[in-house]
Amino acid sequence: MITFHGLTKRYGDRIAVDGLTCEIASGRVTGVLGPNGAGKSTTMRMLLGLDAPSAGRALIDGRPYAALRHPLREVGALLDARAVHPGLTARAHLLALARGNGIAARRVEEVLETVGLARVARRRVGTFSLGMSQRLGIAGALLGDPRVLVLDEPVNGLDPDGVRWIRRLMRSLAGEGRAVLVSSHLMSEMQETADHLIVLGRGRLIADAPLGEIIARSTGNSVRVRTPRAAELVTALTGAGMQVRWTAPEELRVTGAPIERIGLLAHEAGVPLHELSPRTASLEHAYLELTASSVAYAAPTPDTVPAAEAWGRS
Ligand SMILES: Nc1ncnc2c1ncn2[C@@H]1O[C@H](COP(=O)(O)OP(=O)(O)OP(=O)(O)O)[C@@H](O)[C@H]1O
Repeated sequence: MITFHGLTKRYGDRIAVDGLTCEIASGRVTGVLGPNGAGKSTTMRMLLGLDAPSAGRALIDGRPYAALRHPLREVGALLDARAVHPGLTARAHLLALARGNGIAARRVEEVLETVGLARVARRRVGTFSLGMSQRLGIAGALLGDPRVLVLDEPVNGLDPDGVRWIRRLMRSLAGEGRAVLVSSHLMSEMQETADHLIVLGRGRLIADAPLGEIIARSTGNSVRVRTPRAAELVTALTGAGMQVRWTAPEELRVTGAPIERIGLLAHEAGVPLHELSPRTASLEHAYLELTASSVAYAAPTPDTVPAAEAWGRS
């Protein structure tokens, strides 16, 4: 398990991580999300002893990274896949890591198989594609068979096959009871992979909840209703305080009420229904709502630029 207690990092007068307190449980994949500059990488770096906190603590199974005797056996990390000496072969790189952490050499062959690099184990890392480097980084993270895994943007550079592979790998690592902490800007990928999410904005914790709960809280959830007597139903639904939008002549999108209530009101109004179906919000929708006020580097969009400026008049 990973624990953050009031974790804080200041760079001069800028606060990169601001009093972060939360737990990353074993046995599940926890996604860490947040806009650029939210503090995700800084949090991971402090957890891995690469940066010292200004205040607070980041603990792996109750101990700071610096107190771990054989760190690779306790926590495996993928931060920067390209941070490997380009002149080394994949096998030599992993063997050096294994030796430094008291790990048997045969484990190197196992992880090379696991990540699909066994056939290129003798090639120099400098000739690897980004996707191959990511796989090598994951091999290094798995080397010590650790209980905790920290993966920063692991799907970066992977082709669709590789993305599916890493998704399955993370799910199976969590299934074995390990804590898997993963960051990604790909919302669709997170929606497929994560059980739980922590969302950061300007260094602060905005949300810490199961994926399903974060999506359920979104205003993007709605109910699609098809009926030949839509106008009558609109009157009944808006009269009950629901928000209703026409999406086609005989089709409505209703928000602000559970599906059962909509069905009941239609029944009471004597309106026949041809369809009544829930439409679940995407994680992207829920995420954009959560972080709307925390985006540090937003480009102006036509909605945020005053109309006169957008057309070059002042
Ligand atoms: N070494 C550093 N010196 C000064 N400021 C830093 C340093 N490292 C990070 N920061 C600042 O801390 C803040 C958080 O950065 P961090 O890289 O942790 O964000 P992030 O959530 O990982 O962003 P991204 O999604 O862009 O990777 C940013 O404002 C960044 O500019």
